[in-house]
Amino acid sequence: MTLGIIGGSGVYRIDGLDGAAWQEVATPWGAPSDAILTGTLGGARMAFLPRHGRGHVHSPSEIPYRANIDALKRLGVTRIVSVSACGSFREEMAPGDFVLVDQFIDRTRLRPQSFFGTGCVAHVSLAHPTCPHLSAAAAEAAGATGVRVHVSGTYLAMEGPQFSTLAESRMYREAWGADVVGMTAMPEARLAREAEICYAPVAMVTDYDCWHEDYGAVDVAAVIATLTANAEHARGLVRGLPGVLPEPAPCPHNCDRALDHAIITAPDARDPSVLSRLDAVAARVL
Ligand SMILES: CSC[C@H]1O[C@H](OP(=O)(O)O)[C@H](O)[C@@H]1O
Ligand SMILES: Nc1ncnc2[nH]cnc12
Repeated sequence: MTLGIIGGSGVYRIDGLDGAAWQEVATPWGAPSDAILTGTLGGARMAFLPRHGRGHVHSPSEIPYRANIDALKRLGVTRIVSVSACGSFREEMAPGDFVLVDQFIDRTRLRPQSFFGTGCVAHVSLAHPTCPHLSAAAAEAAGATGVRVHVSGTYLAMEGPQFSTLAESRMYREAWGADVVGMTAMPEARLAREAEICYAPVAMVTDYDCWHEDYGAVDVAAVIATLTANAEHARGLVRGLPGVLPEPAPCPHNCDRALDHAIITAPDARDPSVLSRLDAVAARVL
């Protein structure tokens, strides 16, 4: 049972791991974003992956999301807390606050969305795309750092890499009811569900995108300035997690059994070469 942490912009390593080592992991989906930092923290085994790679080399559209989730699964990860910078569409979700995202509107369009496909077709439920059990633990660990935490929020996943136009920002906020906006938590959440890994996305609000009349339009400098000012809260969240993690499997929300009734391709019609790529993510059911 290993806890996975995926770090977003500004979060390229975690400190304080005993026995820390960067491990290269090969996957059938290519190389992950970077090597994975493994070790133990507060008695819990941890695996940390910087989503953009150290030095921030992968753009949101080009992050190898499938390789990342597959690699974490290969290392025995059963739960992932992901950390992302995001813009806010709500006055009360202010820069510096943390939001436990529990719903998504997915506008990404250039990224592979699934481990499955021709040769082995599967349909998992995404009605509740995050793990409430793990999110509650993340909220507790975050709250203990003193940061303001919002326990629910809808994340608009955009393709990027450009930030939104004003018309888009207003539409996401007013017509679509999104709370925060980012470029990376999808398809990560979809893939974690297919891989039967509990997933809890923590969005760190860095800006008001471009809709708020009292603030200028977001830019990278503003995002990094807010992230830097909040780095200690992010570090505290990770440090606090081992002490508040719920019991390991079985997950009361069935995240660890998401594939139980999902694969529809008849056993004798499944393509062996496709199945071999699923050796980690779908090992339990294949
Ligand atoms: C550096 S601003 C845009 C960047 O910030 C968010 O990143 P991450 O989710 O990796 O923290 C957003 O999704 C973009 O990737
Ligand atoms: N306003 C914004 N839009 C998209 N991604 C972001 N990441 C941080 N702020 C963002």
